[in-house]
Amino acid sequence: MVIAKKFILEKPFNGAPTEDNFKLLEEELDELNKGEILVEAIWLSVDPYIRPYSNHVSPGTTVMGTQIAKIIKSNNQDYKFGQLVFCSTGWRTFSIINPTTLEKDGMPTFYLLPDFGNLSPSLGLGVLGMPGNTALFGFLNICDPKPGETVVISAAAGAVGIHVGQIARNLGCYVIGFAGSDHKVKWLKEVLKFDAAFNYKTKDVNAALLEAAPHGVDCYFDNVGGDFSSAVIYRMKNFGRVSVCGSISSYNTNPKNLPKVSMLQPAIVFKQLKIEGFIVSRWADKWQSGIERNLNFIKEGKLIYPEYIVQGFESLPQAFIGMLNGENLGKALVKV
Ligand SMILES: NC(=O)C1=CN([C@@H]2O[C@H](COP(=O)(O)OP(=O)(O)OC[C@H]3O[C@@H](n4cnc5c(N)ncnc54)[C@H](OP(=O)(O)O)[C@@H]3O)[C@@H](O)[C@H]2O)C=CC1
Ligand SMILES: CCCCCCCCC/C=C/C=O
Repeated sequence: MVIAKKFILEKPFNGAPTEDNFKLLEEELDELNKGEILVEAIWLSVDPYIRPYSNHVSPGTTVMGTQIAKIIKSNNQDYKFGQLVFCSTGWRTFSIINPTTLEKDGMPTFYLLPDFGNLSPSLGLGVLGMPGNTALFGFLNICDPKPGETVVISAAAGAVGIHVGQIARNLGCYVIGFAGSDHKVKWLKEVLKFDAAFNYKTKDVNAALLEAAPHGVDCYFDNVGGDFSSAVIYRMKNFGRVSVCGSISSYNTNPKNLPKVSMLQPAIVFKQLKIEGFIVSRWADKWQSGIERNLNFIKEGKLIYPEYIVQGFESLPQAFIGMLNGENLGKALVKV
């Protein structure tokens, strides 16, 4: 008999998540039916999307999320004991999956983990998974950066931001990052060799850009939204491109009561800007090739991928809350 631990959403989020929003339960799992496999979580991902997407989830539901898990029992000839999988089974230790009946459209929710060689399988939740594909496709396809161009990245010391910054550096762009602590700013400059980096909590964004990009910004990879992003957009050059990846500054706010920000139309019209939002599932058909490209960048020494690891399944709420508060430098993960 297998007993799974799982976190449910005990009560809806109202503002910033707290530990009271979550409840840890145990659940006895059934025997496997034909075609099913039993997997045991090894690594779980805590991602910003969990906060806004959970606005539409009923209390009592297992908290959404992805994990790297090991097949520990299989009633499906295509899947063997010991293989590692990526799956979207939520915050739980053991899960039963029938790979053949899963939805095939949209965001990939289950696959055998590709061979990462001697790299950690945890990378399948970060640089070699959804955040990695977000950075790769979302930056290159929407910002269309050229060597020598000036690129600004917000939440630049997080999973996606670190990756976008390195792609931009490798292309020969002039890279400016914004992050929420002096430690992160120092790291972006000293380790990633960003041309400039600022702590958005202590430095006015307009002043920072006048200093670091006096001639304006060509590409903005926007992870945060809000007035911060309006300020960047007013510093764009003519024909600048903005990839709107996230809006984390608004995730803890009730969607019916979002903050008012400076209107953008004058900048968009007179600077002839392109501003495009995206959800990474739009590149679902290129998922595995994105992973391969990012793996090659790592092998070529062109991409580093720090991880911020919190130990223990029971720490998931704390890790999630910490990530939203900016405790992580790199991909935020929980190791069971
Ligand atoms: N469109 C898509 O398909 C996808 C979008 N995303 C989005 O990309 C963004 C980054 O995600 P990811 O790399 O996984 O997460 P990160 O690893 O960047 O972690 C989130 C970071 O956001 C920063 N942050 C939190 N609150 C604020 C705020 N109010 N203003 C500015 N920064 C804030 C914190 O860093 P700091 O210390 O700098 O404040 C924190 O570390 C998110 O907006 C996410 O929703 C991610 C994946 C797919
Ligand atoms: C339960 C798994 C669902 C996976 C959803 C992933 C959403 C990624 C898009 C993110 C948007 C903003 O962060």
